[in-house]
Amino acid sequence: MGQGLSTARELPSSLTSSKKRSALLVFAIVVGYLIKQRANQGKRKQETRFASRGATGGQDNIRRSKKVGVDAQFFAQIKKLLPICIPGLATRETALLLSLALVLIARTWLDIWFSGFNGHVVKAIVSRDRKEFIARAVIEFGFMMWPMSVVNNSLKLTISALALSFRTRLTRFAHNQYLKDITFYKISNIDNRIQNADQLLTQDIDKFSENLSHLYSDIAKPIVDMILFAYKLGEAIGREAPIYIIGYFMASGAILRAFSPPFGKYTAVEQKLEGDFRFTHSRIITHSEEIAFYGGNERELGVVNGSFDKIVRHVKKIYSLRFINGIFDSVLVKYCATMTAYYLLARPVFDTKYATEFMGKLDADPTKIMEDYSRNSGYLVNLSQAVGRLILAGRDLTRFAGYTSRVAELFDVLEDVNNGRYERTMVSTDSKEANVNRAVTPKDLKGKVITKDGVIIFEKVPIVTPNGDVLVKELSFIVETGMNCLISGPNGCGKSSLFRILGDLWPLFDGTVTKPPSSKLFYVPQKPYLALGTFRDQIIYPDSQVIALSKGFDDKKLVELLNVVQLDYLIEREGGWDAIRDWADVLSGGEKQRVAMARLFYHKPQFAILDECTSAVSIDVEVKYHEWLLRFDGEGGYKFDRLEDSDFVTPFAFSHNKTGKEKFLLDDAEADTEGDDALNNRNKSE
Ligand SMILES: Nc1ncnc2c1ncn2[C@@H]1O[C@H](COP(=O)(O)OP(=O)(O)OP(=O)(O)O)[C@@H](O)[C@H]1O
Repeated sequence: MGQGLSTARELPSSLTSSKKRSALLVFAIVVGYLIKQRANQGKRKQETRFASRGATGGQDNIRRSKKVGVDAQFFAQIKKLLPICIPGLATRETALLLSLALVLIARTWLDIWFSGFNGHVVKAIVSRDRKEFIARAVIEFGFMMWPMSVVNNSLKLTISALALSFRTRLTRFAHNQYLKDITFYKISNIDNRIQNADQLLTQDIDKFSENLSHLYSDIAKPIVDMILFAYKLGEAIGREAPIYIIGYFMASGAILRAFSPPFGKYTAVEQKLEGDFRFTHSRIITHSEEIAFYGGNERELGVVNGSFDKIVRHVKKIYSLRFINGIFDSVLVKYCATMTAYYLLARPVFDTKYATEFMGKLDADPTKIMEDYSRNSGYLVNLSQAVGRLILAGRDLTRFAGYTSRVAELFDVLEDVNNGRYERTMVSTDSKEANVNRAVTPKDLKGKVITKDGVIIFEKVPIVTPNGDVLVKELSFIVETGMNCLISGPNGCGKSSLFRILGDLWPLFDGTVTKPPSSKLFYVPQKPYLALGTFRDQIIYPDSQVIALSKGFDDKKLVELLNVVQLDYLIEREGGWDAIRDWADVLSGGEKQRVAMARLFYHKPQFAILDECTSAVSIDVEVKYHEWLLRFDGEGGYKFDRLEDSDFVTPFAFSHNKTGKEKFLLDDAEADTEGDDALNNRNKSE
């Protein structure tokens, strides 16, 4: 093996020994294989990212026609979001970013070491140098595998920790804004820029954080790698070699991009179809009882199968396109790239013109060629991996721009709504014109609110829906202490809307509303809200147990409230005050309304707004307790009068709770009388 080769030209003849030839072939195959691996890795990575986007991401893409890309708007959005993710220099996030930079440098250093190391091992094998082989493959590698494992796993850990930190910052920030006052209500009912705040708050923030944490390593590391390995490779096989290989990847990438079918769009359609399919199933679960009563299984079978067939047809189309595209992709990116790599690596060996200091100065030793060839293959593989990662990072950046735009929009809308500004499609006053998207700013809200105890006064208040539909032009009435008032009118005339304005849920466009502070008004809806938590939490909602105790409501006192609404049996049935259940499922419709009544008694508000909260109560019973009637005619007119025995439609009520003697309406007349008596007894005992 010690036989020297003086020139490169002599090399082919000197490599006639089959051993040497097969050794070179092995390494050529290794290069080809590694390049193929890179291409596969790239593809897998892309596919997993598509998959991890999940059904909702795709659905969302379809819904929004707005074009999102890496443009000035993207950078402006990033500029807004970054300070939330990294609020300062002395933060955990800065420390993590610095650690990540260090780990990335260590990783590159290890890659360079490994390429050289591989060359040494190859040389030891080809020259049958057992001592050298053991020194390299066992001792050196045995020592270096520890830092390699630590660095590789540190990289994963740091990126995950960074993603979690970003997510924590963004989620906390968004939660604070979203649950400030009644922003959560306004976002879904008043402003119509965001359709799915839940998905934005959970998945999109998560995906944005994950992508942001990867972006740094996905861009910075390949750039560093590209420069370093291009330099090393240039040194080894000629300066133009790395330019050729980078140029090749760029050109083939551009060709593929230009001719590939729009797989991104197809994936989005697929996710939308998957989402629709899932929805057909979740509807069956939600409405299982109704479907079973109607015997609607055959009909539902048609619906679920129809939805599934759409997925199958679409996916079949994608598979055939992928097959054809895959052939071109393999030829261009994998095999032609491998051929280019063979040529560039072997060029200094066969042609002295291209010989370099490290390759081609063939002063004899073929084992040296093996060593150099192996090391250079390592450089080339690293270089092509870096280029591949950069190309993928470019594609990821477009996807990242999508997440950025969604998260930025969420934050913009949260900020706007918190500042009293909202946007939505407005009903056009001109019937010929289409409805338009319009922003409503605090300047448009000319209404005035005066806080005063013991009275509710509406003075020339228009009842206007958030999209500008005027239900009543000017509403004026007074409900004072002791006046029980019933509100009636046809469906959709604005009865609940009046309460929404009274409760500050809807904007006050004009007029003056005088009312007690909102803590002294209590709204009891038809479908009472049942909170997550214990049975006690349902009665004292939204107070906590500590607050309830501070108000003098221990469990004994709460039992008294349950007695009033005849629900005391629930304590035993459900396993005590601390039992945690899915209360919306566990309680019957009537029990839920009684729980809401108990809640009303617990809060003892100045005014109670009962919005069909006793849907089973006969109208006769309600009439007994209300002396005033506010009646809407459904065409913008209304009448506010003492209640005669006149006809009315849906009962709503204001009730006043100053004396504690007014009647709260229960499920049936009997229950009402008993409940009322019990309440009066309670008041007496107080
Ligand atoms: N968030 C909203 N944005 C726009 N319009 C709304 C909104 N909520 C309700 N509306 C509209 O306002 C009108 C009045 O609704 P409201 O709920 O006040 O009716 P209602 O008188 O209580 O009817 P019902 O007796 O059927 O409960 C309806 O036409 C409804 O479609």
